[in-house]
Amino acid sequence: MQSLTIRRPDDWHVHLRDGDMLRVVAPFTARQFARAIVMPNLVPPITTLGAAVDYRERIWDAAGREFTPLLTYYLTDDADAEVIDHGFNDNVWTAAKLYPANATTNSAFGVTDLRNIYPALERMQTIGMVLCIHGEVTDPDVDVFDRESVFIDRILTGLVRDFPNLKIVLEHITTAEAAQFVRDASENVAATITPQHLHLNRNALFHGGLRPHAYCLPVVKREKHRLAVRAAATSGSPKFFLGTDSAPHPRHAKESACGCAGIFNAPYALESYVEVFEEEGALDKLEGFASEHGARFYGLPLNEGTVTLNREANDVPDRLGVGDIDLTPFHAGSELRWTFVD
Ligand SMILES: NC(=O)N[C@@H](CC(=O)O)C(=O)O
Ligand SMILES: [Zn+2]
Ligand SMILES: [Zn+2]
Repeated sequence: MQSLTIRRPDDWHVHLRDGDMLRVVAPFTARQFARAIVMPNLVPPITTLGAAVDYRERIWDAAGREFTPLLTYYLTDDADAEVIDHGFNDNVWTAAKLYPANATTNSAFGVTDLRNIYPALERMQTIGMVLCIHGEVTDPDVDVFDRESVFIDRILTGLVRDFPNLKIVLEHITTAEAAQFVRDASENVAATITPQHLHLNRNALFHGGLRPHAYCLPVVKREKHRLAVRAAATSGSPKFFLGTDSAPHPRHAKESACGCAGIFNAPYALESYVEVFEEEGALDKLEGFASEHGARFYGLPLNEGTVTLNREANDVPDRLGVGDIDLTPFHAGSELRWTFVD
């Protein structure tokens, strides 16, 4: 196949940041995706209607009005069911995001005990609003490579039992256990999958030396997990869909004694996914994963229009950025087999 045309896709998990960074990164997402679920882990986090409406304006200024940002409410211990309900009804936010406190970048205001947000979750279940979860425990006694599977055992299993009708997206899954859990759960439970967790196993973190640009959370896992996540993504199951988790950090913050977690994959996101689907002999499954399953799960219409990828070599630069914003994209310095055309 020399060319692949699919329905215009959406990104169900992205970090667009704010300020100068937003202006640099948002156009990359808007170029490939019609809509995106935009994560609320700004400083301070998005927890009010006013902050969300203002942020949406700044995204439109950066990305253009053709692009549809779907905002998320940041759940804290003080999460307010009335505010959540109000913002959902007014189409200010589409989902709420659960960060266990201190699990990842800008999650210090996250939830310390799930019981604190049970009233909020009750309301979300009633109104049909999606809960997006960063699924890792933060217990320092748990090995960093086990934090997702332990989260499933200790937290998610009980949550799904207590809220059987709540729509839940387990974000950026990285393990065989997560893929299995989502497959076996009710139709109310789905997962997003990033390009990096399809391409990398944990050897990539140490390939010839320490590789900060391969570091994200949840951290990449053993090869057997990568293969399980690949199988889930390319299976055609409507429970698995595209969420890049593109998470830009300035180069100096990545290449540091204490480097930030996050991979900036937005500029070559579709090129990165299509390569995986081709390798798995599943090019026919890409459209469902990228453009249909997520919209159906969220109860939103499918996009009109298409995008095309050509099977032409595509050199990824070492650096991207404008002015002071210096970024290293995923696949930096390597050649991808496909090129996004429009
Ligand atoms: N994925 C990451 O490694 N980082 C994300 C946060 C997140 O999605 O956990 C970020 O905001 O930088
Ligand atoms: Zn996360
Ligand atoms: Zn993320």
